[in-house]
Amino acid sequence: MAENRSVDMARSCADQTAARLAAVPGIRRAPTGKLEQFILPGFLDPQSCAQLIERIDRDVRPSTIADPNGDESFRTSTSCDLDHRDPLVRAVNAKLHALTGIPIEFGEPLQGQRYEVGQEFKAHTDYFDPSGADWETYCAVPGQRSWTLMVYLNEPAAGGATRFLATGKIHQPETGKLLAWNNIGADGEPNSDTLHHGMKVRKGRKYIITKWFRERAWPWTKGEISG
Ligand SMILES: O=C(O)CCC(=O)C(=O)O
Ligand SMILES: [Fe+2]
Repeated sequence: MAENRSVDMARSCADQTAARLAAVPGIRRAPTGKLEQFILPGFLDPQSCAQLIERIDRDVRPSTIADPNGDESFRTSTSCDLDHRDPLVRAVNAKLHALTGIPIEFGEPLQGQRYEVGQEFKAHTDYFDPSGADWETYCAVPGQRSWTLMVYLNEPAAGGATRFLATGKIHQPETGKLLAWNNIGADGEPNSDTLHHGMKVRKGRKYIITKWFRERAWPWTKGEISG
């Protein structure tokens, strides 16, 4: 069936992503067996970062979460659905896809996130809970999330690091630096060791872009997103 072929293709691309990333000049692999994770300083140039920040400032809305847990302060940032008709957004999106080797149809549209002083995204995983109430809404068609790529667009004056609880590793925001990890473990199941915390900004503002990949094609913006 065409759908099964699509799942197989997305899976095999996502499986090959670690090997592909490992070969990128200047990339560092996190020294852990708990998750596949890579850090690439200078993935985006400062000018592109500044231009993305302008786009985000123009168009933010309160951030949301799937399967709300009753904690109103769980994710206090704002988010921006970047416009995929914008040549800069298209170019950055294409660059992220090219880095992973995952075809354009398996990507969610690129988002921006902004954190003011005191705002954070408490410890969470990016994959969806298959038994959660929101699975049907977010995953019935595009399937589970595989890789997460995020890029820090600036350096807040204090705070705003990303902490991975299973490894204890704290990633500091650095303009243009990319952080990538596989939400799926070697057994093909969601990897709970990807639990991470976007820590409170203490001074200044923090901006990032986030890119999530799926195991099936993203259906809601068909034809709009292209390389
Ligand atoms: O802001 C961060 O450092 C992490 C963001 C994050 O985990 C997310 O948007 O899913
Ligand atoms: Fe996250």
